[in-house]
Amino acid sequence: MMAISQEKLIEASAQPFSRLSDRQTLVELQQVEKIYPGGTVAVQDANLHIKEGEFVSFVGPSGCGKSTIFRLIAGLSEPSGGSLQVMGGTPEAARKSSQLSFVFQDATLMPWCSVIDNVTLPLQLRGVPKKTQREEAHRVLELVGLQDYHKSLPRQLSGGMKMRVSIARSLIAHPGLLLMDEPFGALDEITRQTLQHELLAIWQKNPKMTVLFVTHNVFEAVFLSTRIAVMTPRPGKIAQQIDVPVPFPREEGFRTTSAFSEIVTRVNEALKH
Ligand SMILES: Nc1ncnc2c1ncn2[C@@H]1O[C@H](COP(=O)(O)OP(=O)(O)OP(=O)(O)O)[C@@H](O)[C@H]1O
Repeated sequence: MMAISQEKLIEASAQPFSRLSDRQTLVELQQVEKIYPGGTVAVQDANLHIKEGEFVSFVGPSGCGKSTIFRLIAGLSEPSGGSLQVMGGTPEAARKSSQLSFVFQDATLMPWCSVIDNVTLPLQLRGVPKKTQREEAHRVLELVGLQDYHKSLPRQLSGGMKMRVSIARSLIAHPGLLLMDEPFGALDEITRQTLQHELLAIWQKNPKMTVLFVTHNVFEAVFLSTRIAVMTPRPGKIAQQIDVPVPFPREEGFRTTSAFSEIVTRVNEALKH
């Protein structure tokens, strides 16, 4: 594997953000708080401004409120305090307009349906004509390299392939905001790294698409993100936000550079607070 030279990193260090300059704020959280019935303060005083086109990862120990923040941004749960705006309106409005989609750790496919029927589900629910459904399905299946598997059933696929189907389904309605909650957590390391590259390639092809990504894995967060929100528990807080000013495309060699280890160390330090 070839390492990216330090000079190349320094020279290009402003590039990931050229994609982001002059972009509108897509997600805005101001002093957001979530207290569950029973009194658990899952999220406290969360402030976050995410621009169109960013790739922001959320890292933190179990129970620090990562999924809760995602549920709030997706309009699946109401905040107890503070304000949230997604795409200029309420999170619920963004979800209902299909501009926002979700990928979970479990691929959540319908086992009795073929790959293509699983992928077209969001369009079936919206009554999109069948011909358009099929065209869009072939587009997204090609993006994830599964064009030859459209007739397969989920049980005929590996874990990595199921996750690709889930990603294809999330992309079919051209979402502006993709929320991914530990999507690669159940996969082996090699498959995980392959999917990281594939996800970055898809994101780079869609300069306006914003990805929010939950992971326990600091290495994964540094490899993928333009910015990392480090969360700490009891109560759940966004303790620090750390930029990853390294250009895209990020090659495999990025993982072995000193820039990579320095950012990993910064994130690990922030997690201790
Ligand atoms: N529906 C709920 N009702 C009551 N408490 C909840 C509910 N959902 C989450 N919690 C609590 O809120 C806190 C934050 O949970 P959350 O699932 O957001 O954390 P997380 O960082 O995503 O954890 P993990 O990494 O394990 O998925 C935890 O203490 C959890 O027990």
